[in-house]
Amino acid sequence: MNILGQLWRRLTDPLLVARYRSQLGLDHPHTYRESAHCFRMLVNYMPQVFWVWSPDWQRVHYVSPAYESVWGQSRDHLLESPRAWLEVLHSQDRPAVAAAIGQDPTQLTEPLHLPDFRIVRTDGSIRWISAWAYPVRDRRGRLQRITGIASDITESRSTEDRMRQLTRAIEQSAEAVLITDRQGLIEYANPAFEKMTGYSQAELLGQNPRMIHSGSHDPAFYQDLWHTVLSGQSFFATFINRRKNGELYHQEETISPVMDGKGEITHFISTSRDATRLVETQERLHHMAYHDVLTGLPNRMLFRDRLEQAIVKSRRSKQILPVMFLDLDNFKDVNDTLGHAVGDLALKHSAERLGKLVRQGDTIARLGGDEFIILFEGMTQIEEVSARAAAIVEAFSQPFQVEEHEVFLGCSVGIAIYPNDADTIDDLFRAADTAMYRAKERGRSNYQFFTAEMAAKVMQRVGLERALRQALENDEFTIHYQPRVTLPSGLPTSLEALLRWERPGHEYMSPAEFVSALEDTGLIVPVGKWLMDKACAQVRAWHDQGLRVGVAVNVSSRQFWDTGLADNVAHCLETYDLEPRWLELEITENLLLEQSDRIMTTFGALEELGMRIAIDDFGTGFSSMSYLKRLPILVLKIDRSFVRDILTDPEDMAIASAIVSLGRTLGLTVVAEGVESEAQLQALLPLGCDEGQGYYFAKPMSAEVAEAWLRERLQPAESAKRRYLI
Ligand SMILES: Nc1nc2c(ncn2[C@@H]2O[C@H](COP(=O)(O)O[C@H]3[C@@H](O)[C@H](n4cnc5c(=O)[nH]c(N)nc54)O[C@@H]3COP(=O)(O)O)[C@@H](O)[C@H]2O)c(=O)[nH]1
Repeated sequence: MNILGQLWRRLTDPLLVARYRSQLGLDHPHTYRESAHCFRMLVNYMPQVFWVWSPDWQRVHYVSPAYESVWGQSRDHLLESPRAWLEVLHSQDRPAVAAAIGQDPTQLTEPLHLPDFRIVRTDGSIRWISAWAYPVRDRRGRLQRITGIASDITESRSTEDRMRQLTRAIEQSAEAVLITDRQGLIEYANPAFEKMTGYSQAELLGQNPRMIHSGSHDPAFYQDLWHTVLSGQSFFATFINRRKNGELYHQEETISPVMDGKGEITHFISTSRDATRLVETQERLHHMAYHDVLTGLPNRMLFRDRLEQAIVKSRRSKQILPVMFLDLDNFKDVNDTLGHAVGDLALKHSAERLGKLVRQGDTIARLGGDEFIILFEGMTQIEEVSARAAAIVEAFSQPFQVEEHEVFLGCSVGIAIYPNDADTIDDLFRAADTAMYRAKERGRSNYQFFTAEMAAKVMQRVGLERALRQALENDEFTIHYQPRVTLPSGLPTSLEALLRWERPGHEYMSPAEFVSALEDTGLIVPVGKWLMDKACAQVRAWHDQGLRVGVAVNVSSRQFWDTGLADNVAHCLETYDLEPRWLELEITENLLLEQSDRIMTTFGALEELGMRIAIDDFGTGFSSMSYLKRLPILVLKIDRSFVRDILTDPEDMAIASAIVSLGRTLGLTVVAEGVESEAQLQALLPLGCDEGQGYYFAKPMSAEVAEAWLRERLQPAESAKRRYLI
């Protein structure tokens, strides 16, 4: 019963009233008048509705003014229609209220609390009401009146509702919630917190969250936490805590202070979640990003990081910093002969052997393929470096036992020293790489230091790369075209587009020399794009003049890695309105060794376009032949090294013959490259070679010269018609 209820009960209990009246002298007419006045004032001004009913609820003797503001109806209306208060009850609440007031009122001994109900006021607003009814009896205990008090509890009820919702939300939240008092003692923990830590509410309440600390964080960490929250801010961190079962876990947590109305901190609330799996995934991803999957060694990225830090240290300590580039000598053979699985194991064994040859603190990384790089820190003498390199070369000259195979790998080592040979990361890489190539040239299985003479070569290379970068902008590239002819008719079918660089002030440089620089720098991608566009434009111009020939362009592996290659091909075909059969892409067999997903995706896209792909220099690569069935390859070009000695070397003749048979069997066009003489041609014809290319037919020519050459053969004057046929 609320306070007003108690008060009213006292005021209306006849025995009590009689006692108080006599004790207080209220029976005195003046005193009584005064107290009645006070009482009227009280009920007039109190926000609760006060009313007096006949015992059968049929008449309203009195209702206080608050009725009008709470019910939104006039008091007169209620006095005239005593059920008016009931008629506006919410339909869902009416039955319960009707049942409560429907009880026999004479039996009421205790105040009656009606079930809380809603009223719908004429303006449509809804209010929640809490109401009490009190029986008023005379001295003999007969029921005289029913008085009542009704309070508008809409506000408190919605606050309560909100509180209930909030409590439910926190209880059901997937986030762990913990509330402590200002001293840090736990006052509340939700089920998610119990689940995360393994402790029950009962075990947690009154304890300090220290009970889940694991000792993984130093005191400064907690000092920072307290400093932050006591200054009124939230503290966010990933804690390493310990569950009840002793297991460590990562808890991503935000701790915030809770303040009272005066801004005083009364509590702390922590919301958190178990981030163990997330942290593990992040750590795995981080490891993957910085390590080689096969060997577990650091990769190029991590090595560069370490080298960068080592350079900074070395600058201060004035110590030398040797970088050793190591390439396995026979890895390719192992891969080709014993297969990739054995090759992979051989790489793992190599990494392990290297690990035993360096000191703790040195960094070994795998750069890819069979290339490793080592950073030695804290060395002061060049002799130490030589000794280390000699030990590595010696160790790799010993065989590896890979499964049942005894594998001889050997290695060539190039060494560059910071700051003597180079002072930037890229230059150190380049210098060590150059020295390693010198070791290869010197017969493999040895080590070489970077030298001034090598430096000059590097400078030359750097100069070449710089010039190539400008060549495209300066329009210094041109294209020469070398025809391919049908055998034995000699009619041209297509022309190979060959890149030429007219470098001002320099002698002619073969693409064999500068294409590798274009590939290394990635410039081959824009240059290749330019060449394909020009070559297709040229073929379109020739077609428009009735010269129906195709064009073949060389595409290096770097271009295949570029995801834009197929789009570029499609764009050229569309722009110049060419069917795919007029454009052929020449690739080398070695590209097929790189069976990466990206390269295979490019093949797929080209196949969809209906592209013709030719294998250039066929017979010199080491790839498996199975790709001939799987990939859209339509042409095999016999490498010119087999054609060169076809007349004198029976093995070359046998290889050329075998390639032609293979092509025949698979329905491919076979082209003999490098045909220089009538005799070579006569040796090739009986093999059934489909086409030929070489100086014997024509050297590479400028577009204008090639055009005249084509016209003579494809649109000859009647008299000259058979002259060019073989
Ligand atoms: N990725 C790209 N590579 C290209 C591009 N343009 C050329 N190249 C490659 O450069 C290498 C050298 O090319 P080049 O100096 O143009 O030599 C070509 C012919 O001139 C030469 N050839 C042709 N017939 C004969 C012959 O009878 N005798 C003889 N000694 N040489 C001859 O062969 C080269 C064409 O060879 P291939 O490509 O293997 O069919 C060369 O590897 C080019 O591929 C380019 O744009 N991109």
